[in-house]
Amino acid sequence: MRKTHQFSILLALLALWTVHLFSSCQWLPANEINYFDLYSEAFILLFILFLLWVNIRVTGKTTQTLRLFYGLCLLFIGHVHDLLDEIIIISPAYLSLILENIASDVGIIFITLGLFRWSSEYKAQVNLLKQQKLALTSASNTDSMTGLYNRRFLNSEFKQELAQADLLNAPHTLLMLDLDNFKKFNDRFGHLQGDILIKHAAQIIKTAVRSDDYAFRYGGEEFLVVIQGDLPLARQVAERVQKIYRNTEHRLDTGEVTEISVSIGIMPLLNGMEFEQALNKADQALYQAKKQGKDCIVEAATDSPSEFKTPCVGNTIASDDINPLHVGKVF
Ligand SMILES: Nc1nc2c(ncn2[C@@H]2O[C@H](COP(=O)(O)OP(=O)(O)OP(=O)(O)O)[C@@H](O)[C@H]2O)c(=O)[nH]1
Repeated sequence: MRKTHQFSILLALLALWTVHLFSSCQWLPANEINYFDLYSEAFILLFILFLLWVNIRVTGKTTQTLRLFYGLCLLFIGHVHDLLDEIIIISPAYLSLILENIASDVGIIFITLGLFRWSSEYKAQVNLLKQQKLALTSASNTDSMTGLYNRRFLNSEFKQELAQADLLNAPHTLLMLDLDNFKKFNDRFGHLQGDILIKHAAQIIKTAVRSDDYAFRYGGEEFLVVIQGDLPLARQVAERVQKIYRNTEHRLDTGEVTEISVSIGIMPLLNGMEFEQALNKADQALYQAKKQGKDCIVEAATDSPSEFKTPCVGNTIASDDINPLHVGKVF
């Protein structure tokens, strides 16, 4: 029903009710007045008036608030009638009863409908807000280019989560990964191709780790992976990343296939060790991997601060002088 129609019906009822009241009322003798009912009706009326006042003050009127408004007006009419019933004789009685009941019943129907629709809309809005909040949280925690977790998430929620996790029962290990000679790649093929290569590497890291491990884009072409597992498992993960990375062709727009490699430093998160400390050691291990010729994995020694347990194993590029950037043509 359109709003103008609803309003016209309400006005018509109001007019009918007023005419009916003024044309047929007679005062009741004082001893026939039921004061208890009178007070109770007066209280209900005040309450309805209060609800009307609240309704009028609601900003941003919608169909639902208007429904409530009409419903409250009708209820008000019905109850005024009820109140007057206590002090005057309204005749004919059947008309009075009908008017009183119609006004109250239609009013309650309007209010129920309004509240029902209002609560459905409210529920839908709450669900939408929850979804938006989830989307915003996820957007603020992830790196827009790669879809991996970002540094903001690492430094805030992740460190808290890790601090709460029982490290004694669940060992964690850090892997720091860095693409080799990326600057040369950028200089040769341009930043756009560099971005594509970063995405390619991120995709490989995602494939190589389990869903409950954490993979971050730590800096430009630098990644951090935190796995739930010990050093041997971390080495397996690192070797898997390198293997997939080597075996996954990265083709440029020009048709060339790049063979840019990745170096990895590993450090277990020892019990009682600060995350930053472990991060520094993983970074030192990565530095060693670079120093030892790149394209390799180095584990940081957990006992002495400056030693590194493993020499480079997967080193395929001897030094920076020997064409560090392998680029082959696709046939
Ligand atoms: N395309 C692109 N390049 C970036 C991005 N972030 C950082 N870089 C570039 O990455 C390069 C990193 O250079 P370096 O830190 O010298 O690292 P590298 O050339 O890989 O040298 P090694 O790590 O020793 O192998 C710099 O030229 C940065 O400008 C990015 O989001 N996109």
